Amino acid sequence: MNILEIQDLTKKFGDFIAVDHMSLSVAEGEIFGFLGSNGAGKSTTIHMITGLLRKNKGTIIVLGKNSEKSATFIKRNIGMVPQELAIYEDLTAYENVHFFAGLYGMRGKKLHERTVEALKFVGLEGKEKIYPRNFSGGMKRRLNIACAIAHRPKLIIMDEPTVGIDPQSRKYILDSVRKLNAMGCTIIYTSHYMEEVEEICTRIAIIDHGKIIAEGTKEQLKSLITDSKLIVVDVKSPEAVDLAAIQAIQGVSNVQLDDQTIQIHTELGVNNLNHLIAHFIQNGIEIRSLDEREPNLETVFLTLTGRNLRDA
Ligand SMILES: Nc1ncnc2c1ncn2[C@@H]1O[C@H](COP(=O)(O)OP(=O)(O)OP(=O)(O)O)[C@@H](O)[C@H]1O
Repeated sequence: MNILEIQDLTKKFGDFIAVDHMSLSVAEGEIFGFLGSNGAGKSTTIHMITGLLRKNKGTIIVLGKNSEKSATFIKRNIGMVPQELAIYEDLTAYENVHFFAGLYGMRGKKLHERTVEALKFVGLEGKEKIYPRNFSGGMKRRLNIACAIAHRPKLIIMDEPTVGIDPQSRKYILDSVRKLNAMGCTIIYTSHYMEEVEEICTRIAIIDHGKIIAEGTKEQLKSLITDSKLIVVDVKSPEAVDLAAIQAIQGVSNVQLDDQTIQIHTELGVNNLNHLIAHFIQNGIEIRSLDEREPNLETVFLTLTGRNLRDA
């Protein structure tokens, strides 16, 4: 069964098209990744799914129900972990989770049990009476997650849950996503960190300028660029690099300079390494290192858009 089906979804802010005729489906049991740079349209899409934003066009079906006809049902069955922390600083950790689970319709003993269970799940047992202002950034994020899962939703949507947190909390959150999934939750996970999307997601949609430009398992996405390889060159004097001249070398399909690192996409089967090296020597550019990279989601994004995921 599909937990989510989106058809032709469009959202405009004035003349600006933030989500552009997007269609996708997420099957039950998936950890589905939305990968895209800042401003790609991930949050806008999510806010339409959860009913926070009105769409201009298209259809959204969540758990078999149409978003226009069954808004309340959908809200109750989704757990939303928003990008901005949505916790109350003047409520304790317990009170926060209790409050949100109550909003989802839990009452009495069940509400208490689920609150305790959710706090335990995110590793905050023993911290029930503490106010979040005394928490680290990572603990606040984990509390944010507990607030979204206590009512045991079938679909959990996480919007960049690991931005700006320490590696230990990040690992904790990624492990929690896997555990929730193993317990039967379907997860939609948005991020602009390709490493974590690659690590945990069963399927990924790469979103750019409000459109899905590629979709599939990470293996399928990587197979899109098997006809190219990436050569990464670290140089001492990047100011002397002439990108247009490198681009003109036979087989080079794309070239990017990022600080002291040049990323050169080159067609497979064209042996232009000697030409590239000769170019650097002739222009007096010292090569610090030269490395041929396996395709990853970053290189897929770069190949499809001509831009880096981080600074797109
Ligand atoms: N209320 C709004 N009014 C006008 N423009 C908006 C509004 N909300 C979002 N946008 C614009 O729509 C585009 C998509 O934004 P969105 O927040 O969905 O991107 P995102 O992929 O989630 O990135 P981020 O990780 O930065 O949130 C951006 O260009 C943003 O500036």
